[in-house]
Amino acid sequence: MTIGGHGTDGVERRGLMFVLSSPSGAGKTTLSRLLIDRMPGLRMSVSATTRAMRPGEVDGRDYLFVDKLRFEAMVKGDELLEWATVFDNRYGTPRAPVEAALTAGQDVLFDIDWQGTQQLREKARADVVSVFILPPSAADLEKRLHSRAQDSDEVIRKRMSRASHEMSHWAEYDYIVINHDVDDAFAEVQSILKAERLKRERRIGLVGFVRGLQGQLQG
Ligand SMILES: Nc1ncnc2c1ncn2[C@@H]1O[C@H](COP(=O)(O)OP(=O)(O)OP(=O)(O)O)[C@@H](O)[C@H]1O
Ligand SMILES: Nc1nc2c(ncn2[C@@H]2O[C@H](COP(=O)(O)O)[C@@H](O)[C@H]2O)c(=O)[nH]1
Repeated sequence: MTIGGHGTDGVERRGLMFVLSSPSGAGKTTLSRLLIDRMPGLRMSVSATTRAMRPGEVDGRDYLFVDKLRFEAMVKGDELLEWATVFDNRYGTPRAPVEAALTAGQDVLFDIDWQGTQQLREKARADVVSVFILPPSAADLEKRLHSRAQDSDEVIRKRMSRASHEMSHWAEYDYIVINHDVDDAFAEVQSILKAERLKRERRIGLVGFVRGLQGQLQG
């Protein structure tokens, strides 16, 4: 599924699935937007959800907003790569755009919870790179949920009460980033992606490249 494009050095490389998870409000969306803006060759996976649209969200850009019937049909039709119920709503990753991006040689960025990450890992362990984002403190997390000003106090309470459970999955992730400062956290996440892109096992063109170099040395 993930055979694809070329790195900046022209060597063919397997595409990777770059996953960010965290308790709600720790900063996944913020970091994802920066990654998409600043890292060429990275495409955002736009999830389907049954939750209501927040002010400022755009259908098709932030999520595909669907009703429960449509979501069920997507599950039954095997249209989702993974899906889960989070905060009483359904969320899932449409399969086709992810496969198309990977086949075209792009990496794909996912903002999904621990349940979805487990499902992706079961399907394609070698191609999944997962990062868990932690807030610096519980007080900061709550402040961020309020400062986003998009959820009711009741929704924020629910998200805070689920934060500890979500965080209990931190040790399943490949990398942990503590989001004190957005620029620092972004630099760390960016470094992880850059290093993972250079991993030998993903760079399937290296054998041919090295053979070519050896040929030049012998010839
Ligand atoms: N390092 C930071 N310092 C201060 N505020 C931050 C930081 N990172 C993110 N924020 C702010 O915190 C709020 C929540 O961030 P964001 O929406 O990115 O979280 P999230 O993890 O995607 O949440 P959810 O899981 O609910 O979608 C936003 O208002 C964002 O601007
Ligand atoms: N397993 C999945 N989880 C997803 C997906 N899309 C988003 N999410 C997670 O849901 C919560 C809540 O998101 P919000 O936008 O309502 O704040 C958050 O943890 C997301 O990471 C998905 O496709 N699959």
